[in-house]
Amino acid sequence: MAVESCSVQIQKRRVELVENWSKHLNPLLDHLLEMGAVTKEDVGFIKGGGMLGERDCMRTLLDVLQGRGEEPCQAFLFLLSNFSNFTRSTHLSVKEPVSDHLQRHKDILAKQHTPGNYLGSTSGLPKADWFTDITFSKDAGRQVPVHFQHETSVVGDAFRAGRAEARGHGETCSFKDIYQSLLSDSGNGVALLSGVAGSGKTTVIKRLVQEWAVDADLQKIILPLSFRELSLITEPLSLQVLLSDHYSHLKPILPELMTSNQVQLLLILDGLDEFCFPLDFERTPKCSDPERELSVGAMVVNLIKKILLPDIAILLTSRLHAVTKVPQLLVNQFYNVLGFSPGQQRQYFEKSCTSSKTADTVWAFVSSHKPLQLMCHIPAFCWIVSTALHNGNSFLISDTVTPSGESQTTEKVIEDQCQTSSEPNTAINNCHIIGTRPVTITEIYCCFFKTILLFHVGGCVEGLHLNRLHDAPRLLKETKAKLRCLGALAFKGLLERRFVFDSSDLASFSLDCSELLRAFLMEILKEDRSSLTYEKHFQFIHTSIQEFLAALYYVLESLSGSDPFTGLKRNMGLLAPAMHSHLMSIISKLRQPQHLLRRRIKKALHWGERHQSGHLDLFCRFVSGLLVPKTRFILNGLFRDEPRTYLTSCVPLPHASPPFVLQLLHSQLHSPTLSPERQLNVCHCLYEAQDPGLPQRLQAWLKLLSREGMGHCNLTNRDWSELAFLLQLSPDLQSLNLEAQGLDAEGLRRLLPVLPLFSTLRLAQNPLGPEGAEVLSLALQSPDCHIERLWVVATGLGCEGVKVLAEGLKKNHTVFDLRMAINNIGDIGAAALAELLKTNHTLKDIRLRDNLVSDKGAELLKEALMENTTLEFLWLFDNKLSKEGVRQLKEFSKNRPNVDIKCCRSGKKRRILVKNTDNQA
Ligand SMILES: Nc1ncnc2c1ncn2[C@@H]1O[C@H](COP(=O)(O)OP(=O)(O)OP(=O)(O)O)[C@@H](O)[C@H]1O
Repeated sequence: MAVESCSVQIQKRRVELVENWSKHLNPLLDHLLEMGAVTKEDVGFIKGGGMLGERDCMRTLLDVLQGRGEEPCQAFLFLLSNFSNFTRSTHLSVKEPVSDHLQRHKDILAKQHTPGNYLGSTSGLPKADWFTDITFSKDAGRQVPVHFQHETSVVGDAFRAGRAEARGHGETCSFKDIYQSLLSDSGNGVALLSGVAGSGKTTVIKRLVQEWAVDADLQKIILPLSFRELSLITEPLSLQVLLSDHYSHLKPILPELMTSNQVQLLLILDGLDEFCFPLDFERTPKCSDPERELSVGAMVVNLIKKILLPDIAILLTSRLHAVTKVPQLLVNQFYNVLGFSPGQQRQYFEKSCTSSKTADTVWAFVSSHKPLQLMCHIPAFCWIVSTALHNGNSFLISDTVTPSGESQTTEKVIEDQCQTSSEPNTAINNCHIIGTRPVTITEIYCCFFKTILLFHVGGCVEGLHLNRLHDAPRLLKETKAKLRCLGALAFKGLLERRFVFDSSDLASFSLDCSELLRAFLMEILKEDRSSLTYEKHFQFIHTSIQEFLAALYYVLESLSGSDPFTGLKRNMGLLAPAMHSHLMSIISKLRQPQHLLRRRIKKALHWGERHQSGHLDLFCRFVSGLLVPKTRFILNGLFRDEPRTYLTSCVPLPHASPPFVLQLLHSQLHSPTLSPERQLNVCHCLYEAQDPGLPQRLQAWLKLLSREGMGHCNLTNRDWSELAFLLQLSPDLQSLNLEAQGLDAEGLRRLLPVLPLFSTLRLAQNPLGPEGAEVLSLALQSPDCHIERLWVVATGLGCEGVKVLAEGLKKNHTVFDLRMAINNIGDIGAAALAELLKTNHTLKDIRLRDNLVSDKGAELLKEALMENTTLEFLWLFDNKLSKEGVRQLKEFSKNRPNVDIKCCRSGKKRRILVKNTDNQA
């Protein structure tokens, strides 16, 4: 029997083919095209310009094949019988390598993103559990606030404010939330993670990569790049080249990923603040072609605007001051690192100390010094504290085993040695450590600095830390010249607001790549694409270290009678004028050294005052701190032979800055032109200067506040900032009484960092208004909230204020006594409280005298009390209740013996005791 031709077979099966194969039209056409059975023109014809349905297209395809003769028909039938193999093989040819490549990519990135600290060491951090949980806030569309404060002071405040909407932050969230949101398949927007220096943004990226690398279920492919690296690209290049240069192991699949699989990509761009090219979102030409060469700035703009690779997800990280580089409208999700909560700080110390006993000691110490703890919201500062106090080779707090096998603290060992030592300097040096643990931030940095010098330069010398300690003065003396140059570099950078330096900067300060330098400076490689060579760039291991070294240099120079600016010029190569001014400085030093010192310190402190940006805040604090002889003594050897001088004259080391410094700071504090933020920094400076008058100042404040009705005192917002600072130094205070002090919402916002710390807040008769209620609401939602009694009688809350306050109370579990008489809350306010009472199980006593609540409001409160079993007192005197309303309330009260409801008819007004708000109903 003659075999039927393929053309005839197709003819006979026509109906079945159209029925079953139309849905596979596209892959069929692709394969037929590849096999040469149809041409490109045929495909265009078959598809009919997209106007035909699949079945019609299929019919046309069959016509075309038959018209082309036997061979194409044969190819078609062969394709049908092997279609599943064809598609699988095509599938495999893409998928198999993708998974291989992906696994390799994961392995490589996991290695590149291993945890470490600024010293590049992972020691002290148990590998499996290196990441301490951190708190974030998240917001879908936030107006970024402009801060005129040093960034470090923002973290603690924001944290204490809990869900700190007042500062523009949204609700709090954890790393897990961010991880899930970024790595979910659907996410393809732009997310921005902001935070202050050292708040852990890069560490979040490292953890993200680590967790993704071991997560087999995730389809997303992470591509992390740092703006620091991007800043090194000076020549135009295409995105494709950039990515395939960077991820050469992904080269074969990158084009495919960038065209048809964009949704799989998560591009991470870390450190926007370090990007040195301008980002012009208005005028940069559009480019959607990943193969087109662009300047790196234009590439970033097109990526963020979703013109280039529109379907990828992007995560940007940035320090706070640089977030405004990206228009907010282009960002879908804002995250902000709030830092470590007190609980998380504790966890951090548990992980970083070698024993839980040491961790407890470190934690007890930190938590009893509020300014330290405030800074410990920043993880990098926790690391500095941990290194300073306990560092494996610790000399301040660590366990040491005595020859008898007994465990004792290093302090005890040193104490014993002190008693037997005949070397005066050594004795003082060690005895300093006894009983005088660092309490100020400057002292912590001095200890950190010394630890690095003693135990990290020249390698760690395990077990020999006491010997190294004895040797510290000599070591510091020997390195003084180099440290001076390093300090000058830091100071010059700070003046110019420059944080990255090149080799010529280093050379101008006669700095080489010695081990000492490597301990404080990190190396960044900058590629010169024209010569294909790399240029080295440097930055300090942390911005605050640059600020500390700058201050150290400034104080060293000022104390030795030299002009810190002359030191800069001399090193910049301006020898002749520099020599001249140096000589002048020596001459004037011989004349009036004390006068000159004053002038220089005044200059430094006034800079800080003048610079609204706040970038000199920490510098001023360190300068104030380093002027305390006791603090300087930690670095004995670096400064002139001060200890010996004190020892020979039998004068004890002063525990505060010289009187002229304190006077300077006090006169700054009272300057009428000082902004509240700068004033707060002057308070910090006074703390660093160990002003013995600080406790008295607090007492004076409290005395002032205890005077009744002192609205006439004209307290300004600056004053409230100062009070907030001073209150932070007194953790024992339980009750804050600010009744009738003319405190408004802005003033209350200044006090926000301390409000949650008190168990009783007496704020009656202040013009707080609804805005003040918002601040209180934040305090109530703070994770640290201790407020139990909130008395806001006659504070102008109105119904709006009560609504906001009730929202805050919904998330609060501490307040049981709420006194809010005379606030005109009306029935709307009563409704908000009724809503609150349905879910709140903490409130026991609510006093609502004289609040315009009518029968309607009382009815709502009654309904709420059917569900609430915890409220014990509800006082409704002097509201707008009718006779019937009062009767019904009393009736209701009879059946609810647990609640004491007090009310009376409107018109029967009780006498208002405005002054004694304790007794107000
Ligand atoms: N979650 C964390 N757990 C443990 N240590 C952390 C954590 N976050 C940060 N650190 C410590 O703080 C240091 C600084 O963190 P990181 O470099 O991530 O901060 P950053 O916000 O990126 O700072 P910068 O803005 O200066 O680049 C780290 O080297 C590490 O020692």
